[in-house]
Amino acid sequence: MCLLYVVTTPVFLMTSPHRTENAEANLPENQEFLSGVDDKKTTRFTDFEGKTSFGMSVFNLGNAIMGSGILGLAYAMANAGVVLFLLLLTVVAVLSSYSIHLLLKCSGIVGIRAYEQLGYRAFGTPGKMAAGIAITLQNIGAMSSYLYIVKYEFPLVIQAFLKLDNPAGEWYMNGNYLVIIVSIAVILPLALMKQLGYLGYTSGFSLSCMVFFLIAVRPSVLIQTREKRYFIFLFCLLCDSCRHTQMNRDPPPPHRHHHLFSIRCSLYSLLWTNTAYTIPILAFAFVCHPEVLPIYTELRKYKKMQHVANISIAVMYIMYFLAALFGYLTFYGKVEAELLHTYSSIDPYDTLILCVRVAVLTAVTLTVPIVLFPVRRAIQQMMFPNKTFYWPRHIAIAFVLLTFINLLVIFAPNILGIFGVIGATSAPCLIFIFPAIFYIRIVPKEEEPLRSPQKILVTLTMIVFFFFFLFNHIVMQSCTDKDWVLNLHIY
Ligand SMILES: NC(=O)C[C@H](N)C(=O)O
Repeated sequence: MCLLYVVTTPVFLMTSPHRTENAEANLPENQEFLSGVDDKKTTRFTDFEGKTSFGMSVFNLGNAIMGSGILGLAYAMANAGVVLFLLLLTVVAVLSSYSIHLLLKCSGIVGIRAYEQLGYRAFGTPGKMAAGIAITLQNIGAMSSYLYIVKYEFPLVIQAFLKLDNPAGEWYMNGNYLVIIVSIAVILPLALMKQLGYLGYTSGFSLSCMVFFLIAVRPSVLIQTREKRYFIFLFCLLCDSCRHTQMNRDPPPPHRHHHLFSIRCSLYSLLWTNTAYTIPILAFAFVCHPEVLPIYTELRKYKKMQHVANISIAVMYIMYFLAALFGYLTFYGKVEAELLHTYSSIDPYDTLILCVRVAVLTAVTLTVPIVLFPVRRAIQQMMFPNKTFYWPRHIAIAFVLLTFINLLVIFAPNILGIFGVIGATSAPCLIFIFPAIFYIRIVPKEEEPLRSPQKILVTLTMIVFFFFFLFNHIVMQSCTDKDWVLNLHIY
C-alpha cells in the first residue's frame, strides 16, 4: 500500500482549500486525500452525530469490501498472470480509494452523507434514481453470491461433519432449506439493527475468519513439492507465462480454428482475453462505496473517514493478493472460478478444508447484513424520501429484501454469471463513474473551474476507465462464446 501512497500523494494534494459557506464543515474530509493531519474543526452535517469508533468503522468497511470477490481472485490471477494481476489489483485499489475521496468531498459540500443524495444534488431525481438502482443491483448481486455460497457449501460441511458418504435426501442436506434457515436465524436479526455501528463486532469476527482462511490456504502451498511451486512462481514472475498454461488447459472449441477468428482471438489473447474476467472480478471485489457514507454517518466526531477507507483498502489489498497467490499456487492451472469449489476436487473430508469452508461460510454470512443496510437506505431514499425513521418500515424492507434474495439464490444460474454481470455494470459505476461525474457537477465552478487540474484529472481518469470497461465488455462478449462460458459454470 506504500506504493499507493507514493503514486497518489502528489496528484491529490493539489486539492485547493474550499471557499464555500460550507468550508469549515468540509475541512475534515476534503482537505487532503492521504495526509495525516487531524483537523479538529466542527463538522456541520445535517444528518446524524456518529458514535462508532475508528476501529469498528475499519472492521465494518473491511467487511463490506471482503466478500465472495476474494474467492474469484485465484482464477483471475490464473487468467491474467501474476504480474498483470498485481498491476490491475493496484490500479483498482488506488482508484477505489481515490473515488472514496471524491465521494467524501462531495458529501462535505452537500452536507448529507448519502450516495443517492449526491446523485440528486448532481442531476436531480434521475441522478438519485441512477445511484439508488446501481446500489440496489450491486448489493443484491453481492448478497445473492454470499447466500449462493451458503447454499452449496453448507451441505458439504454438514456432510463432512456427519461423515455421510451417501446422503439419502435428508432435509438438512438440502441447500435451499439451509439458506432459508441461515437467513432467518442469523442474517435477519442482524439486519434489523437500527445502526451499522452495532455490527462492528460481527464484522471483526467475519474478518478474522477470512484471515484464518488465508492462513489455512497457505500450508497447502507448502505441502505440494515446495521447490517446484517456488520455481514455477519465479518463472511466472519473470516471463508472466501463467496465463498461457491456463489457455492450454482449456482447449478451444472446434469452430475457434476458423482462420479469421483465430487471428482475432490471438490478438485479443495478448492482453484482453486474459483480463476480460480479471477486471470485473477485481472491480466487484473492491466495491464498498455504497457502505462508505452510511459508515461515515456513524463515525465518531473528528475521525477521518478517508483514513478508515485507506486502512481498510490497504489491508484488503494485501489479503486479496495473498489469497489469489496461495489459491493459484495450490492448484496452479486447475484453479476454478470459485476457489472453494476447487477444494472439493481434493479430499472433502480433510479437516483443514472443512475448517476453511466453515470460516468462509461464517465470513460471507456475516457480511450480508452490512451490505443490506445501503440497499434499505437506497430504497427508502427512492420510495419514501421525506419520511423519518419508522420501525415497521425498517423491518418490512429488510424482510422483503431477504425474501427476494432467497428466491434469487434458489434459482440463480451460477456465481460467475453474477460476478460477470454485476462486476461489468454496476460495480464500475459505483466505484468510479458516479463519484467522478457527481464530483464534477457538485464541486462549484467558482471553487474548481472545469479546467482546473483536479477536474481535468477526474474527467480523464473517468474517460479512460469508461473505455477500458467498454472494451473489456466487448471482448468478453465476442471471445467468450457460449460453449466456453458454459464450461466455466461452477456447479
Ligand atoms: N460489497 C460488495 O458489493 C462486494 C464485495 N466487495 C465482495 O467482494 O464480495
